[in-house]
Amino acid sequence: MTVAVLGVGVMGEALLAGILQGGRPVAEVLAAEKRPERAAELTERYGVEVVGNAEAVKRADTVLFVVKPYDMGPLLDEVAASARPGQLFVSLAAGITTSFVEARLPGGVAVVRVMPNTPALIGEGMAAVSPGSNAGEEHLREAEDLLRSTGRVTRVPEKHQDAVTAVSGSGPAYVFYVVEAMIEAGVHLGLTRATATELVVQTLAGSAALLRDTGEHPTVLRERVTSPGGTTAAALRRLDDGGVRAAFLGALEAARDRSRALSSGEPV
Ligand SMILES: NC(=O)C1=CN([C@@H]2O[C@H](COP(=O)(O)OP(=O)(O)OC[C@H]3O[C@@H](n4cnc5c(N)ncnc54)[C@H](OP(=O)(O)O)[C@@H]3O)[C@@H](O)[C@H]2O)C=CC1
Ligand SMILES: O=C(O)[C@@H]1CCC=N1
Repeated sequence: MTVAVLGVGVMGEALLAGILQGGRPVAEVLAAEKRPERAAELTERYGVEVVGNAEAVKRADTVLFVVKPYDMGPLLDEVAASARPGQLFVSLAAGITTSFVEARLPGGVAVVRVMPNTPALIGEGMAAVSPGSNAGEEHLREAEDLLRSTGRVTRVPEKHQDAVTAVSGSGPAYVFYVVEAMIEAGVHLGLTRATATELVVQTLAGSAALLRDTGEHPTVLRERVTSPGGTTAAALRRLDDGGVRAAFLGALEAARDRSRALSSGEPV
């Protein structure tokens, strides 16, 4: 079973590394990249064979598409003649629907859509998979097995993929944004940047572990921090005054809408 990764940027490299660390022999993995210097770097780093897109598709049983949404149309047009019935094509491109992919391929190619996120780089990713019209249980399992080497995987109906993109696909960026804001606030209060960074990063890591390991609802965990008339209540009141909760709702709606718009495959 040969797997090919087409487009080895941020997400493609996370997947490639995860697949290899998950124990798949490097002889059963191919990569395709546009720039020769990037191809050489990947071979040196992972020992993986880097070939052209069409050759990768000819030789692979499963093909992972990890290029930008607007590169999907041209790439599918480039490789369609090399595709054959029985193959599995997995798209990780935000907004690109399984019907967009299926319409550009010969019949009999199974398509699965995935929304991953960047913690996949350290095996802590969250990915959601959805089947296209020709994809069966075996295709979903194959996609899930590949993604599981980079973290957790869940199944969602494809109509929810734009919401998934808004929540977990883009989600790490919102968390880093909050981290940046808290560090800046700590510096404003007189802490050194190094101390503020250490305090915030460990507070984030500890809180995330508490959420996951206890399985407690975030409201319960927040209430445990919030003493009556205390410091946390004073801070949370200011966040509510600032409309932070409503801003998150608006932000995720904007991400969902952008994901929907990307399905046209048009550049920005
Ligand atoms: N980054 C993220 O957090 C997430 C990204 N995604 C999705 O993953 C996909 C990739 O994103 P990301 O990894 O961030 O983007 P990158 O730009 O880092 O990676 C895309 C890679 O594809 C290469 N590429 C472009 N066109 C071709 C082609 N025709 N043939 C072969 N390789 C090609 C690019 O090469 P070059 O640089 O030379 O152009 C680049 O290395 C996107 O569709 C995105 O929506 C999904 C969830 C999260
Ligand atoms: O910002 C983006 O479009 C991609 C998809 C999800 C995360 N990054």
